[in-house]
Amino acid sequence: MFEGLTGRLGDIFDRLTRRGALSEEDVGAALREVRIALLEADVALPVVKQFIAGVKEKAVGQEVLRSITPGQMVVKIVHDHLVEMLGSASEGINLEAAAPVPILMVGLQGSGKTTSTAKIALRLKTRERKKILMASLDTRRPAAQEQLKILGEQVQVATLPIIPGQQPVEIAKRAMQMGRQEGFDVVMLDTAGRLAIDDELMAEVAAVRDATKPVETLLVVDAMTGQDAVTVATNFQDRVGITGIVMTRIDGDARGGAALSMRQITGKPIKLLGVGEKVDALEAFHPDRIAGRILGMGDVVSLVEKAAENIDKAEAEKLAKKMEKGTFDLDDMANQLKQIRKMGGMGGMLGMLPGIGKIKNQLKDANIDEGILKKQEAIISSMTKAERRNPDIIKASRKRRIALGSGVQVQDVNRLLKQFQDMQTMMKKVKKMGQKGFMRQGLAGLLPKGKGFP
Ligand SMILES: Nc1nc2c(ncn2[C@@H]2O[C@H](COP(=O)(O)OP(=O)(O)OP(=O)(O)O)[C@@H](O)[C@H]2O)c(=O)[nH]1
Repeated sequence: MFEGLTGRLGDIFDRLTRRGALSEEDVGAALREVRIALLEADVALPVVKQFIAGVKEKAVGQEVLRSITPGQMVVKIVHDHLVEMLGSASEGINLEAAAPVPILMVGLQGSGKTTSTAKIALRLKTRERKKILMASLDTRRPAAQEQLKILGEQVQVATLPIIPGQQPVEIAKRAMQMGRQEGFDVVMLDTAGRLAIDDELMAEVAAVRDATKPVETLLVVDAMTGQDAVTVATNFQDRVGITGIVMTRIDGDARGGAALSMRQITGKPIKLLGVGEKVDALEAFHPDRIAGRILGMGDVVSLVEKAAENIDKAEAEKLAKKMEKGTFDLDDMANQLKQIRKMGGMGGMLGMLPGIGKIKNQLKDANIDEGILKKQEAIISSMTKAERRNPDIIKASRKRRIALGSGVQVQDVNRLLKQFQDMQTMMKKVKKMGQKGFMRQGLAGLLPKGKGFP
């Protein structure tokens, strides 16, 4: 559903993340484009305005972590704001009440109400081991009650026996009674829909609500109807009161704006998403995952989070000093290896960057993976303290012992010592050039030319 928006935002952030340093103007220009992208995705204007203002406020004057670019930081801020707009935490169905817990399903005709009722029943049955009773209160559309009965058979969930001629409130009461008598945990009440909102529909739903006191009143809306879905939700919220939203047909090509505006405008959470016609095509709504999907930035966001979590600033400072003094030893190297492993290894770290798939495969070929990192750590820990400080003293017989002790081949030990030597040579260079000079030249050497680094 979010493809269009994802593509637009991807382009904007691609340009942004390639810059080494960002001015307020850069952020401003990028946010103007984000604003257009959101509007084109059919997000309601007041929501867009509030969103942009919030991001701007956070982005200006934000401290940028050492290991990431300002552009990546902005992506993270936009992401966090999206999550906030979508409702922060994922909210499940509330079953906190004495059994049988009544759940009222409401919405317009054709929104996917009946299908969603069966989907939710199946989910509660299999995931929460609940005993569910479903009842159709739709006395207007011929065969509506029959449709629920067939779905019930399909998902193997009980349905209330149909008594022709009975009215919605009576059916609801009968369902609750059967629920109590036969020990059901949950009673799902599928109300009738209309083509549009009308007073009669609202009065009927309100009467059922008053007769059953539902713990959840879930509004089913069709994502394909865009901003209309938000209007429908506002209406139901004002006139009957809802506790959550089930958005269906997100497997279609809706532009996503409705999902983005829903929480902000109605104040009610989207709880579930319908992702297809099959009875198991239902997903929990996770704001963080949806935001990630919308931004489609590989996973710049978790890269930033991991960088913040794992890179200990003080540790980095200490290491830099050691580099300058030339006292970097194998213990320090082991620490470095651990840091890399904590971030999910080279593969994990690189996999989080957009467009890095190809390079990752090359690295795999070059055998830089987590196994190697672990092996190297094991080799170092098989050495004595004196050896770790000065590996020059390690003779051939000790190398064999170390290899044996860490379960590797002698050539692995040799490779590690060679790497260490290379690092020391690099340190000497750093010392000579001064750290800043090295950083500049080192990065320039690593990065493809003309990518906007200063
Ligand atoms: N692709 C897709 N189709 C869905 C989804 N949810 C429901 N449908 C389909 O939408 C159609 C209408 O669904 P119903 O459950 O009958 O709709 P309703 O809201 O109960 O309609 P009324 O009973 O007339 O009020 C059916 O063909 C469903 O299979 C979904 O998430 N994705």
